[in-house]
Amino acid sequence: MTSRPPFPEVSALSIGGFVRDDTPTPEVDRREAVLASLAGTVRELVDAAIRTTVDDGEVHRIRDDLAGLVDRLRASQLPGPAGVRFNGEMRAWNWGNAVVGAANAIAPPLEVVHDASGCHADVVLGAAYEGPPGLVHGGVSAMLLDHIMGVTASAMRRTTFTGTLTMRYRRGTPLGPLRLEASIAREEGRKVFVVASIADADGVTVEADGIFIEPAGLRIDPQEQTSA
Ligand SMILES: CCCCCCCC(=O)SCCNC(=O)CCNC(=O)[C@H](O)C(C)(C)COP(=O)(O)OP(=O)(O)OC[C@H]1O[C@@H](n2cnc3c(N)ncnc32)[C@H](O)[C@@H]1OP(=O)(O)O
Repeated sequence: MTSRPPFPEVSALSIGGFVRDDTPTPEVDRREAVLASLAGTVRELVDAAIRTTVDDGEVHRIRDDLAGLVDRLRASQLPGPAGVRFNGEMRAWNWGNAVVGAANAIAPPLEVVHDASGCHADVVLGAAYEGPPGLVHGGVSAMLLDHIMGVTASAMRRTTFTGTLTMRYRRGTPLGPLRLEASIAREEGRKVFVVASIADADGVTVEADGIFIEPAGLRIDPQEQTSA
């Protein structure tokens, strides 16, 4: 087993479940790259396991090998989920996030890009995201849209949670390369109204609109922000 100490634990400050953790940014970047490389291989494993046609005996041998690898990872674990952490430089990391978590093989992962009108992301969804034959599971579409819409609503300056999310599935979304786009339609007090879509090469397959709400306890006064 390696002698590396456990990843630094939570320090003093915690806001709304977002944990202040003063790990220096270069160390966060380094560890993130290590975990992302593991998650990438686990993602390959998931795809390979779904699509394998090797014989039963080989499946059982691979299962036993994998059980040994799980034991090695379990040798040192966080007590619960990874959570969302940030340091004094406002470098944030959410390695377990279901959509963008660097350490989470379930996450495609989505790489969200901020642009002039909101956010977009290009993603390739494979066999692990199938619902109807050859098509993306409707819940997966909703999950990815929820995330990019939440990031758009937050606009890197406030925290918002999904209040209401409405989906319109116009036609099946094929597995493969897809583009997500999201933008803010309007704002009313603590409510941010966001519209979004998923498209394949032939156009939009799913449309969504949602109300994202800045919880009262987490609201940052805009006047304080501009005068700072
Ligand atoms: C870093 C980015 C990550 C992005 C992650 C993707 C986003 C997510 O998945 S978040 C997880 C899923 N969402 C949740 O778990 C949220 C759970 N719900 C809550 O926490 C709260 O109910 C919350 C925050 C939505 C609203 O709470 P609160 O601040 O107390 O609202 P409240 O004061 O009652 O209402 C404020 C306004 O919002 C409206 N509102 C409240 N809840 C909702 C709702 N669910 N839908 C629509 N409007 C609502 C109210 O009517 C009110 O409107 P108005 O000002 O016009 O009277």
